[in-house]
Amino acid sequence: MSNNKIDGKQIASQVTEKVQERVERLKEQGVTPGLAVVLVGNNPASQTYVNNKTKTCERLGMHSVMIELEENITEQELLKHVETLNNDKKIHGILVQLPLPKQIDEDRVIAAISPLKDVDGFHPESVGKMMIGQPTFLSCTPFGIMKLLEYSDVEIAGKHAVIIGRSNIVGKPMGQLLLQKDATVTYCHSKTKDLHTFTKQADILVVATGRAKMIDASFIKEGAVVIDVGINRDEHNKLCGDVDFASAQAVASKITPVPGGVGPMTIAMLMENTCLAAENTLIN
Ligand SMILES: Nc1nc(=O)c2c([nH]1)NC[C@@H]1CN(c3ccc(C(=O)N[C@@H](CCC(=O)O)C(=O)O)cc3)C=[N+]21
Repeated sequence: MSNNKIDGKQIASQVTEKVQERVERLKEQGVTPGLAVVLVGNNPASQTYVNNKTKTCERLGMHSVMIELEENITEQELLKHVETLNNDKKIHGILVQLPLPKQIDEDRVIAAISPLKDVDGFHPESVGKMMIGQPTFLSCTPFGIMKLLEYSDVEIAGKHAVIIGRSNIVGKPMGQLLLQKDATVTYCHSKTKDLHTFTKQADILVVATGRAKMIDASFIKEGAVVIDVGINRDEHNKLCGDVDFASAQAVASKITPVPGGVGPMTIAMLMENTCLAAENTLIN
């Protein structure tokens, strides 16, 4: 199979085109959706993602501000910045780039973001609403993967979805969103024994292990849909996923590449969430 690659970049641009129309309608009503991205320290990888986010904002006609803070900032100072953004009428969405330096309690910072501006969908209120199927901001990566599956005509109901990874920002919400679409969901993780037994049963396999090229064809059932959430650098310092693409592509019916798969969708959903946050200010 050669044309079984899911083009995340292509689908992301279809999503952002729709967002752009919504931005125009909002502007007609005097509201320009605004996103604030807070970046602590100077992790070069983080810087790239953050630049991508602000560039996309500008392209869609949205307002964006980037707040860059010193690596050694105190938690209290960071919380003050969050509070200022919570009260800023021009800002509809707040994203504090994770991970944060050790001296800062991430949970406390996430909880300090107004749930009305929680475009990452990481606030406990957003997570709780997502769990019980109430409308809320959905975590951008799992939300983006649901869109990828939808645009790629992947059937979910009754399928066995296996997720490798149980982080709060990817694995756990991913399972919930798939469950809401009537998948049978299995979570695997670093302590799972005999991982192959589970992955070989997957109709949809979502890989978020954080280990470069860990999942090859031997883990994959013939015809499975494979979604690679990983972002790693290989031995040549080239971007690669948690899936060994060349190996997996031969058995998968559909598969996302890295780059050009899940990453661009994450950004597209962040734009959609920011747009939604701005629309909500007109309704309430
Ligand atoms: N509060 C918070 N929210 C996040 O959403 C968040 C975060 N913290 N911390 C870091 C991760 C990572 N992340 C990515 C987003 C886009 C790409 C992306 O666009 N990737 C491109 C390639 C980019 C490149 O060339 O480096 C692609 O896969 O094609 C990657 C990674 C969001 N994250």
